[in-house]
Amino acid sequence: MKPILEINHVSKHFGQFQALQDVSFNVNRGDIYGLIGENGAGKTTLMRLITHLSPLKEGTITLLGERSTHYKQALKHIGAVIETPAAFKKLTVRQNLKLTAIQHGIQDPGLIDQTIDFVGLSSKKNAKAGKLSLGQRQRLGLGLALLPQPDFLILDEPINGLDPSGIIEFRQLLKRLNQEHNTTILISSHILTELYQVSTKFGFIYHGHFIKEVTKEELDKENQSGILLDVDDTKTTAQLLDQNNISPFTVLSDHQIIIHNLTIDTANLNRILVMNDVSVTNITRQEGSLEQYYTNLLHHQGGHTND
Ligand SMILES: Nc1ncnc2c1ncn2[C@@H]1O[C@H](COP(=O)(O)OP(=O)(O)OP(=O)(O)O)[C@@H](O)[C@H]1O
Repeated sequence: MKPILEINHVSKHFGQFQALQDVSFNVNRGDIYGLIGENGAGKTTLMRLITHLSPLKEGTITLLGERSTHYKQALKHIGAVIETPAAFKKLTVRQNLKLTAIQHGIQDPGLIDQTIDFVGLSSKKNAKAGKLSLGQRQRLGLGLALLPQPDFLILDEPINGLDPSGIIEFRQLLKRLNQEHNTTILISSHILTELYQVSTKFGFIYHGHFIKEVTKEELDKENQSGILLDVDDTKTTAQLLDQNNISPFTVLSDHQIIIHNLTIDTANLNRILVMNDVSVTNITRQEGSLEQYYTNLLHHQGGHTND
């Protein structure tokens, strides 16, 4: 299947300053793609080019099969929250959504209240947008972007301003959108622990260069994260893992195996091993961090982290 977004050799100059340099990557349908970079790396610039908020002069961007210079339908199928959410301050939450519904020709009035509910603003639906807190404005921005039920959602720093429970809710909301509505998401955030928890793939931008892309699985593997087993017999353990379709795993030594999958039911795994006379001295969850990965990556670029 063709990628939902294709970015090829994109550069962007602001006068003499080059904000993006020959950036190329794709976002596939179904991905939650985390875009990572320090302040000023070029993330917002790129999102503005994708959504036509800024003109593209160097390179090509193809969104939903349409070249960005000739968008006809593509923009109707995307939702974006870039920089400040675009709500009218004097209108209430509900009126703002109603206006967006009219602009998009949305007939179903139930969808407005469903969306308000979905982003957790039911108690504020009659409040003026200008009177909302920062976190509530972020939720409203997301609601406005979600109302047309987009195939592709572009979110620039959406978690900024959310309180801890808001962050957890937001994470669940993105996962639901992705899993239940098959919405593809491109998201930037400085809160890497959060980005790690939602994203399926990560792209790293450094000083306008796209320096690396990894899937979550590759990242976990490189970080050696997974379920670490200390056993007396790795050969039998490996056979049992194969027989029980538990994968992928790596034999680290005569007594250690790591399974690169943190979703394994460890109690069941322990039962399987013990029933087959493997002596298990330890089962540990070893979680790699995106921060650590990012810091190492920047170290190799000779840079530093601001995040
Ligand atoms: N309109 C503009 N005119 C001149 N320079 C600009 C303009 N917009 C962005 N830049 C510069 O381009 C670079 C990339 O900015 P951008 O906002 O894309 O970074 P970012 O990765 O989103 O950073 P942050 O994480 O701080 O939001 C920065 O150095 C910024 O100062």
